Amino acid sequence: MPATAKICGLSTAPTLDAAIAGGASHIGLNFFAPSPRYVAPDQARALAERMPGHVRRVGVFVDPDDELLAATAGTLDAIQLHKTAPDRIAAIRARFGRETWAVVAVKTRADLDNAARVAGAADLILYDAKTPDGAKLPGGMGVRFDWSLLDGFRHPLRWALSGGLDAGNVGEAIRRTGAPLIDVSSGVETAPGVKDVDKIAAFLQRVASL
Ligand SMILES: O=C(O)c1ccccc1NCC(=O)[C@H](O)[C@H](O)COP(=O)(O)O
Repeated sequence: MPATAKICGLSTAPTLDAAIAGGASHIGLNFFAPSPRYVAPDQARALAERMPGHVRRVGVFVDPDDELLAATAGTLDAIQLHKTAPDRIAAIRARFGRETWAVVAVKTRADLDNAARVAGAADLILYDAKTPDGAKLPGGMGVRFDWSLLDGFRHPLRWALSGGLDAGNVGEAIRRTGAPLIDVSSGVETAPGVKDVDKIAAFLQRVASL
C-alpha cells in the first residue's frame, strides 16, 4: 500500500490548493497560538470550505481546553494532540467524537513506551521528533529523530511518521520505517510558517513516486 501524506500547518488558500492538487490525503490546521502557522477558527472554517470531502482536515492542538475544541471541532475530521495526557486524550475523543491522534515525541527508545500509554485513548499515533529543551514549539521545527528506533517496534495503533521530513529524505523515511502516512510542515516552507507551493508539489510527487 503506498504511503499517503499530510501537509501540516497550512494557512493560505493557494498553499491549501497546492496540497489538494498534489494529492495530500490530510491537511493540518494549527490552533496553537504561539505557532507561526496558527489559524484562527474563522480562518480555518473558510479554508475548510475550499476542500473536497476526501481530504481529511486535522486540527493541531497543544493540550487544548474544551472551549477551543468546541470552537473548531465542527471544521475538523480529526484532532491531533501534542503534550496531552492519555486520560485527557480519551476524554476529548469521547466528548468531540472525532478521530483522535496522539503525538508521541521521540528522541530515545524509551520515548516509545508512551505509545502503549496512549493506545487505549487515541485512534492513531503520530511519532514526531522531540524538539529541544526550552523550544517554543513541540513540533514544526524540522527536527528529525533516529528512524532506526522504530525497527521491529510493534505499533499498538494505526500510526504516522513526522519530524524533519522533506522531498529529499521522505523516500528513505518510508523505506526505512514502512510508515503508511507521513506528515510534513517546515520541509515544505521557505521560512517558518511560509508554505511554498512548489515545495508542496515536489514533496507530494516524491511520495507518489514511491
Ligand atoms: O508546526 C507547528 O508550529 C506546531 C506547533 C505546535 C504543535 C505542533 C506543531 N506542528 C505539528 C506537526 O504536525 C508538524 O507537522 C510536525 O511536528 C513536523 O514538523 P516538521 O518537522 O517541521 O516537518
